[in-house]
Amino acid sequence: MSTTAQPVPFLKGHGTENDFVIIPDPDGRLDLSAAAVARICDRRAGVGADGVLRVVRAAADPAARALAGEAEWFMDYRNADGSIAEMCGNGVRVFAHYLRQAGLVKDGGAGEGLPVATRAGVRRVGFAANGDVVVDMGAARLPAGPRASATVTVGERGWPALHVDMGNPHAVAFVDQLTDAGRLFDPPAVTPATAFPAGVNVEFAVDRGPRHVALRVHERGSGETRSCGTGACAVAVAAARRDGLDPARDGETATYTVDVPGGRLVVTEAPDGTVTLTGPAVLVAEGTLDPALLG
Ligand SMILES: N[C@@H](CCC[C@H](N)C(=O)O)C(=O)O
Repeated sequence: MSTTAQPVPFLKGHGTENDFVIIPDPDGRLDLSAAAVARICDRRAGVGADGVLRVVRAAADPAARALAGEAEWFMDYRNADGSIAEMCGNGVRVFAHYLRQAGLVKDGGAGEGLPVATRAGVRRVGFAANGDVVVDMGAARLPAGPRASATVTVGERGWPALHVDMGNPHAVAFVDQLTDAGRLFDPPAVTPATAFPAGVNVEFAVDRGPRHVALRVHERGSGETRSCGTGACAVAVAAARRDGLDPARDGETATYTVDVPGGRLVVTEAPDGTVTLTGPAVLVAEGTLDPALLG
């Protein structure tokens, strides 16, 4: 791979205002450094976004080559600080919406769902008649033992938090009011640090009604964002367990509405463990990146 001196095309999109710069790089020619991602995501000197979605054929990227038989396209997701994350629930919906809009998928991605390779494995994405994008997020994992829970602290206040792994790590704390989390300019402290050796996304959740919750999130690598798809799934699963629901045991799907600062998502957890995330995906702009941003 080599850095190009040519302007690089991009698009801007979002899912419930979790916003992304989408960079089509089908043949994997772009050498996208962490510093370049941070410059692109800078909201004053760059395009501005919570993260970057590089669109590359799975066969053209060493990180996804092993999945090329299952999925043509790889979502190379990066956080705003340039760090790599395993999975992004809003990102994969925006990514699939882009592939469909750009005519890059056969039969418009219909059928059994459009497979998208991610660092957390292949995720299947479907398109609802009302325009929503639905993604099979796989099963949530709730680690047992000393990594099962943690304490989240902001300033003088602390809350118990449940560890929920959605391919990426989450600590879910139920609070009285979303404002209890303060301004969230800095990452909340999460202890013990050994529970999350690769860092963690922290969700603060409140109840809005029966099977209806709301959250704020501080994302690893991106700060406070207006939405987090994997975070919404983690909160729904944590709320279900707190409410005494376990679809695998009960044989019934649990459905939660999850309000985020940027909109509304719906999360289901089926008896076979499958977690499904439904919400909007929008493309809002396109242009070219100044080569100086890429470095
Ligand atoms: N906003 C995303 C999650 C992005 C990755 C996260 N910041 C991490 O580092 O794990 C979502 O919609 O899931």
